[in-house]
Amino acid sequence: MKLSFYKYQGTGNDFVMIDNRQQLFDKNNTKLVAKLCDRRFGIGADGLILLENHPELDFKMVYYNADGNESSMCGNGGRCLTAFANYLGIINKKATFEAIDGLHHAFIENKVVKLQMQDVLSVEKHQNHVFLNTGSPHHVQMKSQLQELSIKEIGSKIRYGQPYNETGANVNFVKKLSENTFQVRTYERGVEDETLSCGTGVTAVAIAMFETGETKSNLITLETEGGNLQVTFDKEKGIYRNIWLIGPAVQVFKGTISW
Ligand SMILES: N[C@@H](CCC[C@H](N)C(=O)O)C(=O)O
Repeated sequence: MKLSFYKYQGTGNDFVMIDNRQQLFDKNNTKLVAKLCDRRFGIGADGLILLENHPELDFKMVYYNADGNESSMCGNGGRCLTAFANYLGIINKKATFEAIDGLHHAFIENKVVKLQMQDVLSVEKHQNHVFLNTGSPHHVQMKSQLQELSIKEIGSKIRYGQPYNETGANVNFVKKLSENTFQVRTYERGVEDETLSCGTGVTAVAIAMFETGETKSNLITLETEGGNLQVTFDKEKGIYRNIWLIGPAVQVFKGTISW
């Protein structure tokens, strides 16, 4: 069997993109998705995304982690999918699409994609960390030094530990650089390793930093290993609304693969 694919990256969080408007992709083939994402035996990516038709909206997003399982929302993936839809001529500068967590609006200009995220209704503040769901579940923890941390080792202990267990959470380690700039390194569930950037992760970090008083700004720059992202939001009556994730989304290459 032969498959045409495109490879995209958003601040180093990379994805195999497949145009599945004809419904030809075998969506229940976990092994195939994992193989396509494998960096030695496949194309190599943190996740795989199907672009599908939607009866009312511009398109539908179906997201799989690199382990082959369909998962919750991927912020960088949503931004890259918007760039892919623009490349395919499905949208011009703006899009409205459906993902697993609901409807998203997006804008694209000069390879920069601005993606609206779901409202965040609750933020759990614990002694040493914050937990919140920005479309995917995120544990956020401050660290004074990030560079020398073994993110895979300490991230996996938290991800598989109490209270997350097998279901898991993504784990973000954060260092404050200035009033409105934070450095972030993320361990991603479903990749089971550090990724260079995580969109729902930096969104969670921005909100957690505001909620805990680390910043008073609602326009926050997040420095990831793969580049910078920005998050803006409004807080009204305890609810975070109008949340936007902003950053580059780039096509890297395209090809065909046989299996
Ligand atoms: N890289 C993503 C997050 C993808 C989902 C995550 N691995 C999970 O299963 O929770 C992003 O950019 O948000």
